[in-house]
Amino acid sequence: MPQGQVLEFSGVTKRFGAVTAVDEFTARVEPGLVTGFLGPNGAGKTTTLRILLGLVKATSGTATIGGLSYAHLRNPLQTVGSVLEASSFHPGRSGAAHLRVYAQAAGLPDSRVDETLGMVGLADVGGRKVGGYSLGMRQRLGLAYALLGDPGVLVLDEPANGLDPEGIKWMRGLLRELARQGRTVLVSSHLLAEVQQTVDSLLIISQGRLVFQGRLDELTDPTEYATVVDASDRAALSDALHDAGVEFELLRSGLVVRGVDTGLIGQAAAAGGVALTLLQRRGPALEEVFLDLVSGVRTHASASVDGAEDAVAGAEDAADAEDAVAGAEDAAAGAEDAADAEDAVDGAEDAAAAADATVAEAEHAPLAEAELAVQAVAEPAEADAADSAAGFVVASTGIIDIIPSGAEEAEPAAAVEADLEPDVEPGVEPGVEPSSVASAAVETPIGEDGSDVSEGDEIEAIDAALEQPIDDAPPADAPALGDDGATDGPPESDRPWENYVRTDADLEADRFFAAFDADGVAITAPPSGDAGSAPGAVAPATAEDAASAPASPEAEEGDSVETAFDLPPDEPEDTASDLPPDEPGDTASDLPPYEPEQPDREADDHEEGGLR
Ligand SMILES: Nc1ncnc2c1ncn2[C@@H]1O[C@H](COP(=O)(O)OP(=O)(O)OP(=O)(O)O)[C@@H](O)[C@H]1O
Repeated sequence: MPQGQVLEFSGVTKRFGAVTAVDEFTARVEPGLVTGFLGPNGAGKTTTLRILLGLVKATSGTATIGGLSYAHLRNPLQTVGSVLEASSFHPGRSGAAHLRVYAQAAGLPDSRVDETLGMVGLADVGGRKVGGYSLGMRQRLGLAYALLGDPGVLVLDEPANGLDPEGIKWMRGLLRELARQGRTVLVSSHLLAEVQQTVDSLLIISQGRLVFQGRLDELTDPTEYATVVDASDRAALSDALHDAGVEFELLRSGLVVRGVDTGLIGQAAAAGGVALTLLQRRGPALEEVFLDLVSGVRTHASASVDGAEDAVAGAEDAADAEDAVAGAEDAAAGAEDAADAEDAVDGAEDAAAAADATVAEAEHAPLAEAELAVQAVAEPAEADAADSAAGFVVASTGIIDIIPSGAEEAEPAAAVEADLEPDVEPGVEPGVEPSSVASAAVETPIGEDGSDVSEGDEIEAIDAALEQPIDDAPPADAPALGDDGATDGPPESDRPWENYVRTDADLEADRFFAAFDADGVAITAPPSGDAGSAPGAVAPATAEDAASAPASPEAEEGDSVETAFDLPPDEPEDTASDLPPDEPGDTASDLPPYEPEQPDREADDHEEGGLR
């Protein structure tokens, strides 16, 4: 069984120009637990996770997995599995082809593709193009990718997005089971209610800063609770509480006790032989506390430096306690285990039911897919990482990180990043939006039976697009740029994507996929100058080559040459109205029963058009 690893964030700060996305973030995540990573939209969760996964370079601070930065992991895909964005898959390739690419890149056997597809309930739709998947199905595919290398660490960014209630229940069971096996499970969400039933411990982030870390039950102060207790014989209950030295107020709803553990009140009543009609703990709802914390109305000691150290110690204790659960320390812990086991059983049953359902579906449903717009984004000429001795590391769902092999690349990039004004990077054509950087929308007609008219044509078209000259002219609707390349207007607009700093991971994802055909078979050598230069590099000649490849210390933290792009306004190239009418295969009944939602075509097109 793969071992979980401790994840450690130490003073992590990330600035994107004027925006501080992560601010001195220090926290520790223990194996054997499900840790929720909570914060409102824009709090910095994804950026923090991307830093952990080597996809974004921290401005300062460190993030490690088992004491190593991602760039130093020997076998990244077998150490940490991640799902960052369900939308990062190439719409024109099948789910299985995606996984095959990653399996090849990591030197994993092809059999893992079918195994993981089966684990997430996509066994019978693995051959379908991802463009025809619902959001929930893509979420499952992301999870299959994360599990591909059977890693000890799972980092999942909002994995419940797009899942229906049954899918969420299934996901909870899976996460609990993975933690029970001793793996480290870090799962982000912006909703406390979504993770409340799953997590053992919590990290809460707001405006880039840690505002809480600890167990769920530590979120509220016990003194804030009141217990309402009542019995048909109130006089006897009053006597019992008096005898136990418990003070109370008599209200119409019952006897109200403050600052005393609810269990002790029950014990006092039992000791006095009183049969209770009510024993209820009342206090601020967890969601209320969460909202107070993220809005700054409330602070928690665990977020101060000293408090953070205590919380780390607490998290370690929690992990130890988990290990010792078999020894049944107390009844409550035992009961929790039982509940977890039940969850896991539920999850397994769900998965089995789902597998049956997908078999049935495959038997009766014709394969139907809407027209796909396949975008091939060529690399900006001056940011051509292939010219440098660079390796590619499969880092997350559909995202390939580039790790330059030498300090020559790393140093200038870091220096430039530090010196530049907001969001201006070398090699960037100001105002050139990403899809206009030699991009081409290639329409892939789908045959009546749902098959591609020509997948070869599609690949050729992608290649042709890659050879097109870079269009220097900014699109008419691109936001105006100042001399420094920064957008005019306030940096903190309500359209944050306009200030999006495109990381080289974004660019390399497109380049990487262009090297494989629709079945995930390499059609050209992956665009790596030195495939063996980094651990986990794509297609090392042998597993030994990969294992012996030294990590480049200079390559640590991604060395990203982030590229400032101003994305175009919301104008997806394809809207739902541009698509042909849905064919029968796109109906909800075509999806597995645990995925009943209709695929959100318009949203998909937005995502695939590069909007975030
Ligand atoms: N590449 C980038 N370029 C510019 N700003 C960015 C970039 N990535 C993130 N940001 C900004 O950093 C802040 C934190 O964003 P992040 O995506 O990490 O938050 P989040 O907590 O994951 O939000 P959500 O729950 O909405 O996904 C936001 O203000 C966002 O606009």
